[in-house]
Amino acid sequence: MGKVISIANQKGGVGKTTTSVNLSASLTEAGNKVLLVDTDPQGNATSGVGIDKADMDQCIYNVLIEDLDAQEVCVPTSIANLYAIPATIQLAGAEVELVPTISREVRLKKALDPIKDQFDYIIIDCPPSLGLLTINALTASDTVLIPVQCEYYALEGLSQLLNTVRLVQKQLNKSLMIEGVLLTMLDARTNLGIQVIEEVKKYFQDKVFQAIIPRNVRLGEAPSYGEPITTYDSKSRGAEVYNELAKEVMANGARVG
Ligand SMILES: Nc1ncnc2c1ncn2[C@@H]1O[C@H](COP(=O)(O)OP(=O)(O)OP(=O)(O)O)[C@@H](O)[C@H]1O
Ligand SMILES: [Mg+2]
Repeated sequence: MGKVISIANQKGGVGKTTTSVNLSASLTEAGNKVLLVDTDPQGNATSGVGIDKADMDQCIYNVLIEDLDAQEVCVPTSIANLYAIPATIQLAGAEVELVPTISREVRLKKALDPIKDQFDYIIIDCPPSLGLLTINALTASDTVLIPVQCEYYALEGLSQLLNTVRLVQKQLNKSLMIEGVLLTMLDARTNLGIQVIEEVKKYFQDKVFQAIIPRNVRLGEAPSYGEPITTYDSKSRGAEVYNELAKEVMANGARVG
């Protein structure tokens, strides 16, 4: 049974998609079969693994709203052993359309359960909000990985996210755990980065991954080529650190609970 990990933080631009794409690719490189699920109407994870959104007439929207089998929208990517369930702009309507539907919070879980055992890991890229799409992702997940950008106010908004995690644990998914907190976009030339690392470690202690993602030009460029860093520039520091993160995630164990 595959382990399902949501990559979530309602703050925009903290590295959720970069982490979803590159952690997925690094996990496949380490010998795993991985499914990347895009639940963000921006569809950045979809294009980040080289899928042309214009070619897609069906996406995660049809699964969530029209009960289409997840298998039907699961497509291979150009990376061996990496599959994706894409999102297109069509998904933008889902947040509102889900509201009056039955079991609106568990629709993604129900869709993924039948295909879970085909994969070692299922990585869900969440949108920058705590709405029903993120709730669906957390309800479907074994764990949540929280990227935190190394900048001023890094911890701002995290209590809201942790509150949502607690609510989901209480009402929808008792076994949801925190996979870890990932520090992203560290600019090693500034003291600020070091201060933020200390602050986040003080708050989350051993939940913080050893791997810290640096601000790396190659990581920023890779999405415009529709490639993860492991194929775009496998020798870059960005690729090395995402491989280190994948090792830590694998060491955390397969499925918990
Ligand atoms: N470590 C990094 N080094 C350089 N650029 C990065 C790094 N991580 C992310 N970026 C760039 O920063 C921007 C935001 O990153 P990303 O899209 O991963 O964040 P996000 O949390 O998914 O954003 P959103 O909330 O909009 O979904 C992107 O342009 C991405 O390419
Ligand atoms: Mg994103």
